[in-house]
Formats: sequence, structure tokens, C-alpha cells
Amino acid sequence: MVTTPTHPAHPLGLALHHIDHGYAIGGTDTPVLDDISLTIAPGEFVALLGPSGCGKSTLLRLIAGLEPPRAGTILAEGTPITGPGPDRIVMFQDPTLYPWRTVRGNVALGHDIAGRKDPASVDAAIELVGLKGFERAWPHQLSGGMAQRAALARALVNDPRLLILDEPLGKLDSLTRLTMQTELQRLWRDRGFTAIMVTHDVEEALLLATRIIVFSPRPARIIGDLPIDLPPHRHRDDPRLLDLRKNILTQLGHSADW
Ligand SMILES: Nc1ncnc2c1ncn2[C@@H]1O[C@H](COP(=O)(O)OP(=O)(O)OP(=O)(O)O)[C@@H](O)[C@H]1O
Repeated sequence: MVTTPTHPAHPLGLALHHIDHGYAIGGTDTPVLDDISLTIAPGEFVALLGPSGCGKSTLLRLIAGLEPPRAGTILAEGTPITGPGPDRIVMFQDPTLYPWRTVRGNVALGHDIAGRKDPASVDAAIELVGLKGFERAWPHQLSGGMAQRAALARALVNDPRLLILDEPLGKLDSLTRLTMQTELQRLWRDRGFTAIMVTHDVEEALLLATRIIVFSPRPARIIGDLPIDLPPHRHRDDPRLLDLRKNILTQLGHSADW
């Protein structure tokens, strides 16, 4: 039986008020985010969809506190985000495991940095993502999906209140991706964190999210905000999902005729 590593965290709610951001690229000021206002309730699973380069990852970095917005405020439970925090954990497309640490060493990283001794929760997180038996494996001995599972365990063992996912399944083959989608949804339900995920895959967003935000081309503005009011274990061929898919693709300027 799989045990939950530690107590489920209280999911974090967010409020973004009039966020503007941009960069100087080649000497030219390039606006990237244009007046983004968004409230995310604790426990939501929000997917961000938009054209390549519109500013989705930039928005995630601001929420993670990796850089401040040029204008506007981001509040986590009413408190401005001024930097990274242990309650907000980012998972990237690349699992970025340390090659000199075993699976166990990688998963325990956050604990080691914090001086926390809690081997049982490290073991439980490894079991939770289906890597029991691979604790002593090195990153180069893992498949892409296993490495991403290890990164997921590393995130979960730190009890995130908000999991920030930047195309976490983007590099996986389609079958592994399907398995990981199911795992991610199960973990989100069981652990009760808030999730914000950038994905390029409309179907993935429809299968996992409780809400989908659609962005315009850069500078990103919110052009769609769709609640996905369907229970988990959704079926790809559910006519309600197909309608939503068509709607989203139209908003993104694509034909949905296939
Ligand atoms: N650190 C940076 N310095 C300068 N420009 C940046 C930086 N990070 C992002 N940009 C620019 O900001 C814009 C938005 O990039 P971002 O990565 O947020 O887009 P995205 O929507 O996540 O793209 P994709 O879907 O292709 O991953 C791009 O024009 C990019 O060149």
C-alpha cells in the first residue's frame, strides 16, 4: 500500500493584479505580459495555454518569485510575493536531477538543504511516484519518464502548497506522458496542492485542469478563462471536452477540424 509521505499541505491561493512585464531584447524593449489579473483559488488546477513565446513561462517565473514584475502585484494569501519560497515549488520540462546524487539523494535534496531528517517521507515520496526499488539508481540509469517521476517526488517531498509546472511532461514519449498525466492528477487530488501548469497540449489541459486560461500572442493578455467543470478520469472523446477543445483552438486561431 502506498502511504502519503507527510500531511497534505494547505493549498495556496493567489491573486495577480495588473501584472506587466517585459525584457530588453537586442536593445529593444519587448513587452511580454500585458495587464494580467487573475485570482486562483486554493486547490485549483489551472492550465495556461497560449502561442509559443507569448509569456507563459515568464508568468510562472514571476509567481515562483524568481523575478519581480515590472508593474502590478502578486499576492499569495494576501501577502506580496517577493522571492522564491518553500511553499511554491517549480517543476521544469527538464527534470534537472543532480548526476552525482542517487534517486534517493535527489529526492532528499530539499530536506538536506533544510537540515531536515525525515527519511520515511523521502521513502514514501519515492514509492508514491512508483520508483520503489530504484532509490540507489543514478540519474543516467533512469528513463526520461522515471527521471521526471524522481523530479516529481523531489517536489512533493517538500510539501508544496503550490506546484508550478512548466511543461513538465513535454519531453516524454506519448505513452509515458499518458501515464504521468494520470499520476499527476492523482497526486494533485490526494495531496491537495494548488497546481499551475503551462502546456502546449490542449488535450492534456482538458484532461487535467479545473480551469484553462488562454493567452494572446505576446505580449500575453488573457483572452479566455474556461472552467472545466468535469470530474477526474475524463474521457478524451467526451463530447463536452471536444466542444471545449474546439472553443480553445478557435481562441488560439487554429482550425479544430480534424
Ligand atoms: N530572461 C529573459 N531575457 C530576455 N527575454 C526573455 C527572457 N525570458 C523570456 N524572454 C522573452 O520573453 C518572451 C516570452 O517568453 P516565455 O518563455 O515566457 O514564453 P512562453 O509562452 O513560455 O513560450 P513557449 O511556449 O515557447 O515556451 C519571449 O519573447 C522571450 O524571448
